Amino acid sequence: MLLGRGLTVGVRLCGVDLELERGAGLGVIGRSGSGKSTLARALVGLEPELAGSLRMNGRELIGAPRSAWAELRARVQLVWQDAATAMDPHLTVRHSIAEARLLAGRDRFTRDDPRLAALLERVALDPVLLDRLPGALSGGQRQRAAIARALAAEPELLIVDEVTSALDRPVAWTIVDLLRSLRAAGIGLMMISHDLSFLPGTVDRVLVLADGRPVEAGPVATVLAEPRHAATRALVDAAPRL
Ligand SMILES: Nc1ncnc2c1ncn2[C@@H]1O[C@H](COP(=O)(O)OP(=O)(O)OP(=O)(O)O)[C@@H](O)[C@H]1O
Repeated sequence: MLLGRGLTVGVRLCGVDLELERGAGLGVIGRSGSGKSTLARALVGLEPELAGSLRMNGRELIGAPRSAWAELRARVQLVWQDAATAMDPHLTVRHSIAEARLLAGRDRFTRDDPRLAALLERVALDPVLLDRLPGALSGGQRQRAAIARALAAEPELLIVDEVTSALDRPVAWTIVDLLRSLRAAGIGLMMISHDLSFLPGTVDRVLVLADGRPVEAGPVATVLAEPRHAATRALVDAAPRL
């Protein structure tokens, strides 16, 4: 049904347009309160007032019929900052995955569906964890489960909001490696991260926000090596050097 069609999602927030093309990898950085999560939420339709305009493949969704929104929900998935609250604490991982498929209008996985096994393998999540509640998982497992839930919708763009911030660095790197493998498989990625070291090799471009507005954008290596805006310089200066 959707095969062969490209994906462009765009949002206008505070009069500034952001366009993400299919397969793109964009890092979003900015100090706390700069509007990163709001931008992510706007792109999945959760901030219609602030967004001003939300387009998919050039079509305006704000004010559009439900069917257009259903398509956005299937194609763009957001993984929240805190996996503990991102997943319903009362639903097992299996149920969360089933719910995500239902909401995205995808068919059900059967109990022994090979696609479910493939999904778990993709995120390196042990199948024994399928029937556990999120609260019974470690932080890293919970993030993998949250990513599996998002991938169950078969999105073309995954937006991840600080998915590594609650994890210690070795575990965080395993999640970054997972995100890199998803990108290599053609899934677009928008990655919000306060840890700048995760961005090179994971995304191509970076957008810097300050006070809810984009202030700088460019190739990740250039922006991090030669920051032009004071807000970017402050972030780069504050990053630990290895
Ligand atoms: N473009 C905007 N216009 C108006 N208000 C905005 C805009 N962007 C963000 N805000 C508001 O600013 C506040 C902080 O934004 P947000 O949580 O998105 O920041 P953040 O960069 O994700 O912060 P943190 O890193 O702490 O999670 C929110 O109350 C949000 O509604």
